Amino acid sequence: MSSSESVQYHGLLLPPVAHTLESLEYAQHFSVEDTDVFGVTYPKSGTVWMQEILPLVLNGGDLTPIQTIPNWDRVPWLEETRLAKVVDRLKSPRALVSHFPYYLMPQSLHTSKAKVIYIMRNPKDVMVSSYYFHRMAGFLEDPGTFDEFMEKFLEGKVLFGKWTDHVKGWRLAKLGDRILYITYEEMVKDLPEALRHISDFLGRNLSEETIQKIAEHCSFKSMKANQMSNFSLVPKKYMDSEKSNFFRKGVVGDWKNHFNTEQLARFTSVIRKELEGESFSLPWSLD
Ligand SMILES: Nc1ncnc2c1ncn2[C@@H]1O[C@H](COP(=O)(O)OS(=O)(=O)O)[C@@H](OP(=O)(O)O)[C@H]1O
Repeated sequence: MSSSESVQYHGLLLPPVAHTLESLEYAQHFSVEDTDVFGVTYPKSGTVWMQEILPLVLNGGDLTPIQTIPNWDRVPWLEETRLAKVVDRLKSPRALVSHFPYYLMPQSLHTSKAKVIYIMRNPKDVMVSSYYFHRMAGFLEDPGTFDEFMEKFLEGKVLFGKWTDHVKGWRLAKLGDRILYITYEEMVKDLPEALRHISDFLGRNLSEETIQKIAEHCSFKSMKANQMSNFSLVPKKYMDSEKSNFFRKGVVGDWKNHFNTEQLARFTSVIRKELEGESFSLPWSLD
């Protein structure tokens, strides 16, 4: 397999590194504990941000593990090879992240009391972020032109499939009050408020001082400078920050700098059509 050839699993394209048939089977049979918390996203929607936030909310703002353990070991991806290596070191309550669609989540999630936070981001900003990620990640194929990448994105010929399928699956998930829906945009607008929301959902009663401390540590600026979160420990051949930084802009609406009128019209009409008749509405206008 060449380094940019994606792995295929249940019809989905997955990254060619850190994902193997073994790790994917391991994920599907993972034994979920009642106290587990999953941060789930379609890629480029705020996953690494949630990796930073979850342990701090769960442990009452103790920065110690955050300063010594890289994010991928601290809050591992459910579907990645790393999980099997670090699982015994994870302390309860465990925090994990995943890009899995709902239908691939382990069966034990459904019988447990574990909680899920699903983070959504405006798909236009998701696509822009993903476009730059494909340019900097040596293990991914070149995205081509913005137009070409947009077609692939809309057809779902990208990692983890169609954005609309991912969102539909998770928005219609039958997890009752065990799932919290939050948006990247809410987090950018008022991180302390989003943290209060997350902390209430997880049954934590954090002081205002702790909320402010977590917000400061999880700001774009702090995370971009933090070696345990900013992927600077990853060899350049995998992630080349000279081509584009993983912590690229961290803003809402960068799509306006990338989409022309025709692209916007096409993108909006495809996404709108695919979500037609669904029982949920999107938190942002697609226009
Ligand atoms: N703290 C904070 N504040 C604001 N924005 C943040 C933060 N942390 C990560 N990000 C931005 O999230 C984008 C990366 O998304 P993911 O972490 O989901 O990427 S991945 O799927 O795990 O590769 C990527 O977005 P873009 O800047 O638009 O490319 C990151 O910059």
